[in-house]
Amino acid sequence: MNHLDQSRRDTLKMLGFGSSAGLLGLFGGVSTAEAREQQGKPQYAVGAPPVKIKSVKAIATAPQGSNLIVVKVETTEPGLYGLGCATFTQRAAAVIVAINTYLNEFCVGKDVDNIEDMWQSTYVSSYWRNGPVLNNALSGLDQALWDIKGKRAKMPVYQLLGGKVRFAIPCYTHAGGNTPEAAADSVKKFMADGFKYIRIQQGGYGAVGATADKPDFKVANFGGETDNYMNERLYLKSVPKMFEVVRKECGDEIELLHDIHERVQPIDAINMIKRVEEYRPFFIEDPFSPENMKWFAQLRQATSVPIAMGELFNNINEFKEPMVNQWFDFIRIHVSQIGGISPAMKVARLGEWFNIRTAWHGPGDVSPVGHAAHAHIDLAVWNFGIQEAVQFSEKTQAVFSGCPTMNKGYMSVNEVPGLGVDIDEKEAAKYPITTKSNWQVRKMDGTIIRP
Ligand SMILES: O=C(O)[C@@H](O)[C@H](O)[C@H](O)CO
Ligand SMILES: [Mg+2]
Repeated sequence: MNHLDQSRRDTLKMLGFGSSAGLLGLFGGVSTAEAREQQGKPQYAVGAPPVKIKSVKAIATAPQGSNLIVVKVETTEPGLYGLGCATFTQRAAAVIVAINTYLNEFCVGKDVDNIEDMWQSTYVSSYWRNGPVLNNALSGLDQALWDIKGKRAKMPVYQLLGGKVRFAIPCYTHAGGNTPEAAADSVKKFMADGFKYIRIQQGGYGAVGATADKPDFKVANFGGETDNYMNERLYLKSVPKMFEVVRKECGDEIELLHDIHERVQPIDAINMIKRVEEYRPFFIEDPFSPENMKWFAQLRQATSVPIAMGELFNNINEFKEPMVNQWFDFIRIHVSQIGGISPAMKVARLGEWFNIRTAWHGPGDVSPVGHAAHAHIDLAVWNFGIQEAVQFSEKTQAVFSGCPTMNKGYMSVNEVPGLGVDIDEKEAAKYPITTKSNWQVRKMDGTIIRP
């Protein structure tokens, strides 16, 4: 080795390239057999030894009635694990198989660090993809890897997403009753708790409960014993009336929301939304089922009532066209349904360009881990709109420690590293899930509605 080679070697060392003969070869230095062998091989920086995934498993529990599924990812570092929400309440047992059988085998031995790569590779690993079962399983993994990354970085996940853009998260809660007056009373109670945004439903979805009618199909013994039903004509009349009474009784300060739950004909939904315009709803949710997206063009011409949409979408690609066309104002996504925090961040950022705000789906069929995931995103994205939230029962809090908390309508997360929620597996086992969760709805004559 001559003098020039030595000084080149020293320079490379200084630059942190070690004394690789291969690198020297690439820089035109010594041409040894070893260097030739290494030429053409990618060079990479070697950091700390990777932490690997040891196991991926599902934990199922129903402390508040709804089936909840959480993924626990254990690692090769003793005591280090992550949790993620994988709740598809209606078909929970199928998600458990996807997690314990396929996801576990796919993930064991892989690096916990590369969340995006794990998301992309898991997403296509079954070749056929995009269904709610696999997406929920994938979400459990994705959220758990964010939880692990936060724990390793010793930071709450919102810090890893860019840090706070607000101090806490304004939430809406669910109010309602079988009459407009009962709905107004329920709103007043939540206003007294400090809520500034309240969703109102009369008799639940489709005003069922607001009528004593027994549907004709049941009298005729058509369909199943437990089939849900609604009277569309009654529903379409009841909503404007409910808004009128609640506005009159609760004043103009409170923001009111309503979920149509995709239950009526698109043209009827448009006419009903026009009728509630004068009561200034904060948003009307799911006017159409995802099969009826083209009706948005007509809806947007007919009314300027803000619209929230999307809880039945499975795939982030379904949001692209409606968002670039500004067909709705709020993104309703069941975060586990589309595959976790990573894809939810992409949709949220897309919304920033089009002034479309977030409103993650947060009812009782999301685990506290999932609610925490919403909260971390909500703290970090500029185009946050509103967060749907529930009260966690004492039983739920005994299963899940560190649940997000609510104060005067604002949700907060604790400031521990990761997502901040833990699970007591023994406590979770006290509340087994069920496989009876069927949501089909019929008209009075028995016709299936596509809710
Ligand atoms: O927006 C809502 O909170 C509802 O559409 C619920 O998501 C649905 O009943 C399933 O939990
Ligand atoms: Mg909804």
